[in-house]
Amino acid sequence: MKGRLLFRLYTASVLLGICFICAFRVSHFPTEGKVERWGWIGLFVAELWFSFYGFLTIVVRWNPVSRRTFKDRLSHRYEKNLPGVDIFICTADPTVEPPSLVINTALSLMAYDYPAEKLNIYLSDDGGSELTFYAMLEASRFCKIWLPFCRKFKVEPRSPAAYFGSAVEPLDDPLNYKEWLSVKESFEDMMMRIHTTTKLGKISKDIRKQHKGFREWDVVSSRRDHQTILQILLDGRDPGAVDIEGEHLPTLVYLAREKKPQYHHNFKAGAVNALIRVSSKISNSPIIMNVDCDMYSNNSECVRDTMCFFMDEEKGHEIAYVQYPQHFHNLKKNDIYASSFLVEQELELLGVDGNGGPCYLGTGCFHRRDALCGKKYSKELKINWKEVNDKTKIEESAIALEETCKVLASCTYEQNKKWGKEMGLKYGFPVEDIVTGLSIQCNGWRSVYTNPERKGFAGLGPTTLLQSLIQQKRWSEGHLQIFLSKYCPLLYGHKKIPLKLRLSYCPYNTWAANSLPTLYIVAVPSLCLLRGIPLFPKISSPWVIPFVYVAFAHRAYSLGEFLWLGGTLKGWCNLQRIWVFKRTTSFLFGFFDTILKLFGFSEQVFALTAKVADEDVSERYEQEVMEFGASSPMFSIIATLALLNLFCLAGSTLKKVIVKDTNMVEVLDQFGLQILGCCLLVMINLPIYQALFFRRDNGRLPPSTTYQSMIIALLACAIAIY
Ligand SMILES: O=c1ccn([C@@H]2O[C@H](COP(=O)(O)OP(=O)(O)O[C@H]3O[C@H](CO)[C@@H](O)[C@H](O)[C@H]3O)[C@@H](O)[C@H]2O)c(=O)[nH]1
Ligand SMILES: [Mn+2]
Repeated sequence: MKGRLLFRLYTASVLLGICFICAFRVSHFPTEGKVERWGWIGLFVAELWFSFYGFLTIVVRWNPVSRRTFKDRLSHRYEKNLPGVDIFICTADPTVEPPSLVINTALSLMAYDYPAEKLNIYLSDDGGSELTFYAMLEASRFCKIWLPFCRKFKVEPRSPAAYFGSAVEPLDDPLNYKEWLSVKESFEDMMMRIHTTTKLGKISKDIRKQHKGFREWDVVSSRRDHQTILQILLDGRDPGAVDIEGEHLPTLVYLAREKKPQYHHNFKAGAVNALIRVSSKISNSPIIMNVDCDMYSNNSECVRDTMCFFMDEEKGHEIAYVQYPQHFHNLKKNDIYASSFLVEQELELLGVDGNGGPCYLGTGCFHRRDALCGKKYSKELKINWKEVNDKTKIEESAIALEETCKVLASCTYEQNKKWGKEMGLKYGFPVEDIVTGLSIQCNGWRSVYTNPERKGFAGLGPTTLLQSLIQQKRWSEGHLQIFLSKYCPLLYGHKKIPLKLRLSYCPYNTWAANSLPTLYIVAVPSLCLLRGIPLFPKISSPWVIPFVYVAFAHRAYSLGEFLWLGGTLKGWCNLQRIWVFKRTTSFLFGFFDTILKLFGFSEQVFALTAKVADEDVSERYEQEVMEFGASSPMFSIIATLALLNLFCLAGSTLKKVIVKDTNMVEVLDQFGLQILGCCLLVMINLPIYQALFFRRDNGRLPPSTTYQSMIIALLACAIAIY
């Protein structure tokens, strides 16, 4: 409560400061010089944009809510009537997303603390790889010892790789220890077999004989051209599908939807939609959960937690989806690439929830099947949980289902149907999740964000600079596309969702638009410093106060917030650096690609985020050394801007020293803020100078980038001077 009051006071004071800044900009407009005038106008526009953007981020922070569940009450009332859950895992490439990673995710989900006969796990393999299929076959066997083991030892997290990677051996009880060790050994044996086949790149004859499914690959010509492959590896209805203790097993299904070069497959959205249809025939659970293949379940009670929302007697029937944060387990404490999205996950999404419901983040989300399939909210859709399990009984045998469902995952099935438009995940946007969530909300449904103490899911965030920038480009581009399409939250949500929720989408939707003002702010004031054009009030003038106050208060608030949410000081500094980098590269490219796409010049692609890295790359990440390694247009921009600021700072100092009759005090008075800004930028860019000139390892910036950026930066400085 106190925090909220303080926040509102801070907001009001900054607003006042901004008013003064505007007054200064208008009243001190330069009367002479074309360059001076345009420099001034540009800066004013950038400042106005950032003020507006700041307003949006305040809307997002205005009213955060956090939620708590009471699982014991749920079990007490509804244990017998818990609904089935269909869990979707998406994978797309066996090299970027190794099969061993995928099955650890699958195993963690199969081991949820939830009646196993009500869990159905589906894997969509857009890589159409028999290596992944083989790994799934191994998982379908290993789960028979893994699930009882999880129950007995109360394992957490239930991804075997994550668990054995950090667990302490239960040495106190010799009998238990023996059992523990034997499960660990079988797990390691299995991983070994999977690694060997993956490395080999093909399946041996012996393994081939183990399952009829491998025969499907006899006719597969490539991953872009093959028939539907659907295999039910475990059928939960089958009385024989039990673990070593005789307990039920969940259903486990492998699907590689049909691919033909002449049909667009719509990336992950297409994959999920195929799964929605196929699962409707096999298990048809009223609740659907989906995760990316790297996001294992980190909290075995998540499904129960979620049901507390869906089965709530008062409000449950209004809820379309329950979103968990995207937590990454591979990031270091200081998070040099700011991949963790700490503030977004721990604060902003709580605020969006308070404003009407969080966005759908594409992974770690539970959906009501009806809502995901495009149904509009109505009281009639209220589920009677006491009946739901009898209604969803399916009689067909597994073999028959495998045949009859194939057509649902074919390339032509969606022709002349509403899939991708009004049903399922939406097509055509690189952030299919956001636009889908928005349209569900606009159909009258509510959504909730829940962030239990023990994180629900844990995945892999990017651990190189380029990976992170490319991911950000896809996101910023996707968001801007939504903003410029008919789904623009401001218009599309009119009269459907509250204004504050529509506004809450905007800071993300307009990420890409930040690129131009940021580019201006990091380049122009420094160049003007070199040329001798003042853009800010004198240090001795009272007008300097609002500038200093707004800049200082804004950053101090941001730092305070970051530390309060559990970040480190170094982590915050890294965030500031990445903030500049991504706005001047990812967002810039995202911006222009969106414009090009608007005019039909550019095609949609989906660059997968790498989930494995070379050893020396990982080592540098551990040591918090920034990774470049290759040349990229993004790196060229970063290096050029870094050098530009260095040259401007050096050049203007030199100018003052050479021209003897300048009064140092007067110069500092006139240009104080510009010099300060330039110094800050140079400090932010220290790792860049290091990578350009001092490093010798493979992760440094290549010499070609060094030369290129030097020439451009020098040229810009020369133009500024003359
Ligand atoms: O043709 C495709 C491409 C991707 N995927 C899957 O999509 C998921 C996300 O891909 P990833 O490379 O990990 O991208 P991220 O940037 O980490 O993904 C984030 O951003 C995406 C939207 O851009 C969301 O869909 C994701 O849920 C969200 O985690 C992965 O499981 C992929 O296997 C497919 O199934 N088919
Ligand atoms: Mn990912």
